[in-house]
Amino acid sequence: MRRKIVMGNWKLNGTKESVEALLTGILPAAQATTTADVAVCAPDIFIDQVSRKLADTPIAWGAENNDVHTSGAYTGETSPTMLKEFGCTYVLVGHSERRQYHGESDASCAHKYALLQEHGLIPVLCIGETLEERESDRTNDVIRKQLAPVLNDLGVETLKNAVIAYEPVWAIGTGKAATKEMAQEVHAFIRQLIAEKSAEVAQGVQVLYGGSVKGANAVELFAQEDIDGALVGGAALIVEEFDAIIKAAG
Ligand SMILES: O=C[C@H](O)COP(=O)(O)O
Repeated sequence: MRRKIVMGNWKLNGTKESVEALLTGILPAAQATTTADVAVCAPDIFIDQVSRKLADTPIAWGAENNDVHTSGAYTGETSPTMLKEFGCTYVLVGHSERRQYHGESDASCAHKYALLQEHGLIPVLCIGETLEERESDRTNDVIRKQLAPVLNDLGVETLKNAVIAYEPVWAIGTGKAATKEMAQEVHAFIRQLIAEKSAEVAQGVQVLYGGSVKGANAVELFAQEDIDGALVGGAALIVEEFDAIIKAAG
């Protein structure tokens, strides 16, 4: 039985005041759940605040990105070792916004993924097709290609210390979530690809769904056999919504 994960991705949002209010607001639900892990991925500028606020709470925190170097002349970057020092658990890798606006490739994502694991952090590998790719029936090809560097080069065993987030690009921030059937179909395909290498790893890996998850659709998404939680954007910024999503996870 895989535990669910409800993970927020704040993206480029927040103020010191809103971070304080949000974390205070979601804490009771995070403390109450026995079947889900709760986490928030924050912009780097809030990491010190978040790590202090969440110390001795069941809420884990993550970063939204990391550099591929651990130190050096790389202005503006944050390294896995810095994140680790502050108590980071998860780091998003290859979110579609990073792929779109920062030119991240499947290969560079795999590089980051490997480096994070080397430093004891858990990569959350984000994959998913665009609308054009779905409409031209290429969803499975895209998923296979995005997973290939991890499955074929780094090795299936690395997925024992990683999380996958399936986020169809067309569902992100649009209010049009994938239906539970559409999401389940892709999640099952992801698990099947992994099972071709290792049935044991495929059974254990947590695959989150992301894309317009809200309190109102979380229950039906979480009821699907291969959906192990959610990576939540907009609704993760609203206490009532994120609270409802945590409760939907059990
Ligand atoms: O990482 C989160 C996703 O991009 C989903 O964002 P959204 O919930 O605002 O659609």
